[in-house]
Amino acid sequence: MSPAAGRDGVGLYCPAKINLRLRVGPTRTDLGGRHRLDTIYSAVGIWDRVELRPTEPGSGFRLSLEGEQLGDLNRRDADPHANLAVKALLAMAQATGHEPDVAIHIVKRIPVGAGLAGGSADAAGTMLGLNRLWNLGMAAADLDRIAASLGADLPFCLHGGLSRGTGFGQILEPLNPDGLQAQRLSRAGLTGHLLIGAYESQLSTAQVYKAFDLIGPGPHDLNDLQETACTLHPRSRQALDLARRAGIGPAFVSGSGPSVVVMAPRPEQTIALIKLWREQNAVDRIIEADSPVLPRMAPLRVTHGQ
Ligand SMILES: C[C@](O)(CO)[C@H](O)COP(=O)(O)OP(=O)(O)OC[C@H]1O[C@@H](n2ccc(N)nc2=O)[C@H](O)[C@@H]1O
Ligand SMILES: Nc1ncnc2c1ncn2[C@@H]1O[C@H](COP(=O)(O)OP(=O)(O)OP(=O)(O)O)[C@@H](O)[C@H]1O
Repeated sequence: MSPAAGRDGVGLYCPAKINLRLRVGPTRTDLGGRHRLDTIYSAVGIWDRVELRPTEPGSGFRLSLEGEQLGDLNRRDADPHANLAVKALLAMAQATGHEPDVAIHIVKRIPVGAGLAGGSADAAGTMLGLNRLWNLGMAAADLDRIAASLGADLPFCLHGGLSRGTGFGQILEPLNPDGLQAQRLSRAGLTGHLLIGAYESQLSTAQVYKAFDLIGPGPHDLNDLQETACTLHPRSRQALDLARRAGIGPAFVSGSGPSVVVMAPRPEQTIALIKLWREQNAVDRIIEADSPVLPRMAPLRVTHGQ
């Protein structure tokens, strides 16, 4: 990761995340009451853009958001302190003795509350950007430790690519893109071009996990949370069924949902599925992307009147 940095600030492109496999075990006290996981994370080329600029000393932080679909981030009463990117700034400031005098501007393209780790992506981008902006030179292990204190998906979002995750998701074993496991995933059709079906509505990750304890996993699902997400959000099940009946896939719910992922390696499959989903109004938004990807630098845009 080498974010673009200059005296005016730093910019990052932060990818979304899907789970190519998600096995959910029991809650554990040694995991802070969270479920034990065994998952394969894959970063997806749907990019939020995080821009960090220093503010006047002692002026504190500023947060601004841009994008068509800001979900519940757009509420007039949305508390900036609840934004995961701000939590990351405050955690990094506390850990390094810096004042959080930084303006965070986020251009959102990752659907919110979709199971795509949009918040974690922005928080990871903020951490990587601050490491550069404040010339911290922090080791990956220190960044991972701060990230794990903020959220289960955040450590993976710092690295991107393909990685196995265990513990509550914070213990990472990056997969070599040319290695056996990555080749096996590719042969199973779980890497490359994909379609995301996203929704206006959101699912709360905490509520999905709570409901999972009652509903349990589907017998053949790649994602143990899929049956729960589809029970709470039936349109996801409809979208997956359409893909399956058209013989396109693998198809699965992303993380805690409600968004769905359909691997579509061939252009004619992409065209056919988009047509099907639109005819049946099975999704609200369709995004094409590739996976896995890595976080990458964003040239800092010139802002006028700053
Ligand atoms: C569903 C996944 O996205 C799959 O990667 C993650 O497990 C969720 O990661 P996340 O959104 O970063 O989750 P967090 O914000 O850390 O946790 C939200 C809530 O999800 C539940 N949670 C999360 C992770 C985990 N291994 N077990 C859990 O039970 C907990 O109730 C927690 O309070
Ligand atoms: N920068 C952010 N971007 C998106 N959501 C954020 C952000 N900061 C805080 N949130 C809040 O986090 C909640 C979950 O949003 P997010 O997009 O991370 O969900 P998700 O993709 O389902 O996460 P996960 O896949 O990790 O479960 C939303 O209710 C949103 O208000």
